[in-house]
Amino acid sequence: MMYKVYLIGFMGCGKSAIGRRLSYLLKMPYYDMDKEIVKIQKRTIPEIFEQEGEEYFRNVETEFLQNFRNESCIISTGGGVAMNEENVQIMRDTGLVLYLDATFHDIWMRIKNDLNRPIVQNSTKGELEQLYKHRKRFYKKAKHITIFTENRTLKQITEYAGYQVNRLKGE
Ligand SMILES: Nc1ncnc2c1ncn2[C@@H]1O[C@H](COP(=O)(O)OP(=O)(O)OP(=O)(O)O)[C@@H](O)[C@H]1O
Ligand SMILES: O=C(O)C1=C[C@@H](O)[C@@H](O)[C@H](O)C1
Ligand SMILES: [Mg+2]
Repeated sequence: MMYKVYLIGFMGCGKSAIGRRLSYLLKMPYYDMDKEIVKIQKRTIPEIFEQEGEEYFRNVETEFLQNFRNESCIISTGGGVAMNEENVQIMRDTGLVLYLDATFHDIWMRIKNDLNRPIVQNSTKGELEQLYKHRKRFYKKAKHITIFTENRTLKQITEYAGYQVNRLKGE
């Protein structure tokens, strides 16, 4: 049976870091949506935002989810993917949605100096915290399972995610 595992959550919550490790643990292929989109578009995410605007990028994300290969795999999504109802529908119809819940404090420490996230580049800390609060309810609504990450190592989070995938697959 085809079964995808989607990791959702705010920028810096650990989707890519956990996705990679979970792939190794479960021996399933792994794809990072942001990286796949960069490959397809042949330009970086800041370039796509700059040259085409955010709305264009959001459409590319939805097309990616609609068309991505039909195989069991782990996908770390972009931080904005769960804001769109159609995206959520596709994810829930084709697999298991895991929300990595991190505190804004942890997130800020991880993302504040990252040049590859246009939304961070173009916002103040206060604006990002507002966005974090706004998005939280969308992640909660989209997810099957919430994984709390505060004070947990990447290894602990990966093992818990693996346990949930094994428990829920085939349901
Ligand atoms: N629980 C954790 N403990 C220690 N480091 C962590 C933890 N979670 C994430 N990190 C680190 O924080 C950084 C950001 O994580 P990551 O790139 O996986 O976030 P992301 O959710 O993929 O963000 P984006 O949506 O912007 O792609 C990475 O260097 C990662 O190793
Ligand atoms: O939270 C967001 O809206 C984004 C998160 C990143 O993963 C990228 O998809 C992009 O920088 C937008
Ligand atoms: Mg990522």
